[in-house]
Amino acid sequence: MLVWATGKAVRLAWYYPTSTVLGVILMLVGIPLHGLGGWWLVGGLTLAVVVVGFWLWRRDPEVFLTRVRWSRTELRRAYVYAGHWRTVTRLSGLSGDAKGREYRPKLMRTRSEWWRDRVRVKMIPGQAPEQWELRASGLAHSFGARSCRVRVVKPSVIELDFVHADPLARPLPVPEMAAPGPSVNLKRVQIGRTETGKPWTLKLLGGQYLAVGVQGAGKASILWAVLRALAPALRSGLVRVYGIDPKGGMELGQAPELFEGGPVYSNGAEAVELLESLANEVRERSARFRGILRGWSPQCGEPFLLLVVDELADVIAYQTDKRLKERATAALQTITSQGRAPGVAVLGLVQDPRKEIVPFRNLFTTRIAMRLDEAIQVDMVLGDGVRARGGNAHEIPESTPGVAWVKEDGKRDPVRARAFHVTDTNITELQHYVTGTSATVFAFPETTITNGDTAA
Ligand SMILES: Nc1ncnc2c1ncn2[C@@H]1O[C@H](COP(=O)(O)OP(=O)(O)OP(=O)(O)O)[C@@H](O)[C@H]1O
Repeated sequence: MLVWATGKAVRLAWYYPTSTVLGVILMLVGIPLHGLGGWWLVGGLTLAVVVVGFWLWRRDPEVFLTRVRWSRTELRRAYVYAGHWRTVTRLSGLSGDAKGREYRPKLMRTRSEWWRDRVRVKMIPGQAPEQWELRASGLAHSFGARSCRVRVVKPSVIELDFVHADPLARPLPVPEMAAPGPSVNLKRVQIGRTETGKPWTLKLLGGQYLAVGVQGAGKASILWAVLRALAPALRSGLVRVYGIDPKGGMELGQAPELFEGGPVYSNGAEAVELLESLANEVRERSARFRGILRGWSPQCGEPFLLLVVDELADVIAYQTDKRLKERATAALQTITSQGRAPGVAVLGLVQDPRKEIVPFRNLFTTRIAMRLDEAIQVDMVLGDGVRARGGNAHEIPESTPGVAWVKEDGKRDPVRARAFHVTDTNITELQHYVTGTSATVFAFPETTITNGDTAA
C-alpha cells in the first residue's frame, strides 16, 4: 500500500508540480499556526489568490493565460483530460484487452497554450498513429476542441494537438522593409508567420513552389510577400525576377518595374519564349557550373533567378494552341526539375490543382494549399494522408485570406501559416525602394461636398 501510495504521490507531483508546491507551502504555513487560526489564514490567502487571478483574467484573458500557463495546463489536465481519458479511449476503440488484462494508452505530459492543448500519449503495443488519425474528429468532440491533430514524437509516443482558437485569425501587417545593403538569406525568406508564432520562411534557394487556392484565397499575398522580403536583393541585383500574368496584368501590372523586361501579360508565344529562355539558362548554367561549383551561391557572380507565374493553368492547360502548350509544359518541367543547383526557382499560383491542369505537381518541392473547395483537392496539393495529419485546407474560412497549409517534401507534418497582408501602398513602396526612386504615398484627399456629405 505504501509503495502504491508513494508511486501515486510522485506521479501526481510530476504532472501537477505547481499545485503540489503551492499545497505544500500552504500546509507548512497552516500547520505551525494551527492554534492561532492558521487555517483561516491559509483559506484567506487562497481566496485572495483566486480573486486576483479572476480579476486579471477578466482584464485580459490572453495575457493572463500566457503568463500563468502552468495553471491552465494543470487545470485542464485535471478537468478535461485525466477525468475522461479512460472512458474516451475505451469508447473510441483505442484501448484493448489481451490475456484478461486491459491495455490503455497512457496520458503523459500535457501543455496548454491559449489556443491549443498539447497532449502526449504513449500508445499501447501494436497501435499505429494512423489509428489515432482516424479517430481525431471523435477525440476533438469528446474533449471539447475544434479539431485534433496527431503528431509522431518518437516510436510509440504521439502528441495530440487539441485546437480551441485560431491564432491566425487577424491579418498580419508586413514588417518594415530592410535597409538597402545587407544581403537576403535565400534559404530563409520570411513571408508570414506560422500558427505557433514562428516566422513562415521559404527556402527559395533549392526549392520550387506551388500555391493553390480558390479565388480570393490570398494567393497574391504570397507573391508580394516574397518580393517584399527579397527587396534588398532585387535592388542590388542579386536576385532577378521574371513574371508571367496571363490575367492581363491585373496582379503583376501593379509593379511592372520589379520584373526583368517587364511582366508578360499573355499566355501566348511571348510567355513561352520567356519560359524557354529560362529553361536554356538552367541548362547553360548547369554546364558552366559543372566541375567548378556544386550549386548557386551569392559569390558565383550570377544572379539568382525567380520566375513568378500568376495563374499557371492559363499557360500550361487553358492554352488552345497545342504546340505552345507543349512547349510551355516542357520548359517549366525543365526549370522545376533542374533549376535547384543553377539557382533558378519557380513560384506558380493556380486555382485548380487537378492533374490535367498541373500534371507535374510533384516537381514542386513545397506545395501550399490555401482555401480550397473540396477535400479531394487538398489531397491533390498536399499529398495522400496529409489531411489526416491536420492539413484541412478545405476548412480554411473565407474570412482568413492568406492562411495556408504548407507541405515540404521530406517533412511528415504540414504546417499552418498566414502570409503577410501586402496592401497596394506596400506594393508602391516596394517598387520605389527597388527602383531607387523616392515617392511619398499620399492618402486619397477628402473632398467636402456642398450639401455637407464627405466623399473620398
Ligand atoms: N494575407 C492576407 N491577409 C489578409 N487579407 C488578405 C491576405 N491576402 C489577401 N487578402 C485579402 O483577400 C482578398 C483576396 O485576395 P487575393 O486577390 O490575393 O486573392 P487571390 O487568391 O490572388 O485571388 P484571385 O485568384 O482572384 O487572384 C483581397 O481583398 C485581399 O486584400
